[in-house]
Amino acid sequence: MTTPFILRDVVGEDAATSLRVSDYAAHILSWTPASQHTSALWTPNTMAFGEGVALRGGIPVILPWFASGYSVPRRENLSYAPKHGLGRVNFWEYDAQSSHSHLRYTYAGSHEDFGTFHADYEILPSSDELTARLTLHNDNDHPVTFEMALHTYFRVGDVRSIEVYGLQGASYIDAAHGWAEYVQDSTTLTFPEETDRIYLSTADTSILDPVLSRRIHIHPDGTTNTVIWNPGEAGDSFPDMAPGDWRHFVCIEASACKDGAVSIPAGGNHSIAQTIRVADLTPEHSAL
Ligand SMILES: O=P(O)(O)OC[C@H]1O[C@H](O)[C@H](O)[C@@H](O)[C@@H]1O
Repeated sequence: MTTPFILRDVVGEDAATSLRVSDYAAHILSWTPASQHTSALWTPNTMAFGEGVALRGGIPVILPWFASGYSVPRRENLSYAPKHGLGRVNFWEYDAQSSHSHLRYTYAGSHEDFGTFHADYEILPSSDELTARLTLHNDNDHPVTFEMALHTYFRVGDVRSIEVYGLQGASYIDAAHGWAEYVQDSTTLTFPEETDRIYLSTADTSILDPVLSRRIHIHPDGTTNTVIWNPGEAGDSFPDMAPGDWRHFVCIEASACKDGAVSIPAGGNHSIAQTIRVADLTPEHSAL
């Protein structure tokens, strides 16, 4: 028997806030706060649900490895599959005690290199803020190094017109340019081409979006780095996106990946979280 692909539509007490979550992958697909007409998150117009299929858009939950995995002692990328780990391609268990303002999921996994582990995922929507908190538990009798991330796809009017604030002075590893290390001198990050960077930063960031006339504020917690990604025109060749879709999102990911992977002691746990707020752009809001 195959497991049904359940989508949960949650409307806030204010009747104006809405959230959609898939039990498959505990994947938040949309969140529209009371002040907005469109979701703060981007998903493709058409999504194919299938066991083992990684959903694009929304907030993919990444564990126990990021991308194809990484060896901290050897400082090199590995070749685990599926890309971005097991949590993104499995059903999670929905806690029936969840409420419209506090949804809970759990997932238990195992892997020859990570042993046994389990994760709790809490989703806390309010009328003006969304917090997603992922806690990973090491169920082994020895410490294990894990990667984890909330790989959020933010909806933007046109990625080529946005500015991302909060990263000035931060060093980053540029995966789109040979994994070289740089320091961001400028106040803002813009997206004239493919961008794929791991910032060694745990600072708040914000997206200034002149097309949708709003600012999205992003607060990470428990992270060791921040991944920022948009494929640029290469996105036109992605099979699960329509031509031009890449213009309408930017990923700003609350992460603990690569050299920022976390060593969790036997029986211990580690949490990362991301809190999102959206505000309309007004003259008063135009400065950070
Ligand atoms: O296509 P996805 O599985 O959503 O991942 C897309 C992207 O995720 C991360 O941010 C990586 O840094 C990118 O290298 C990767 O291509």
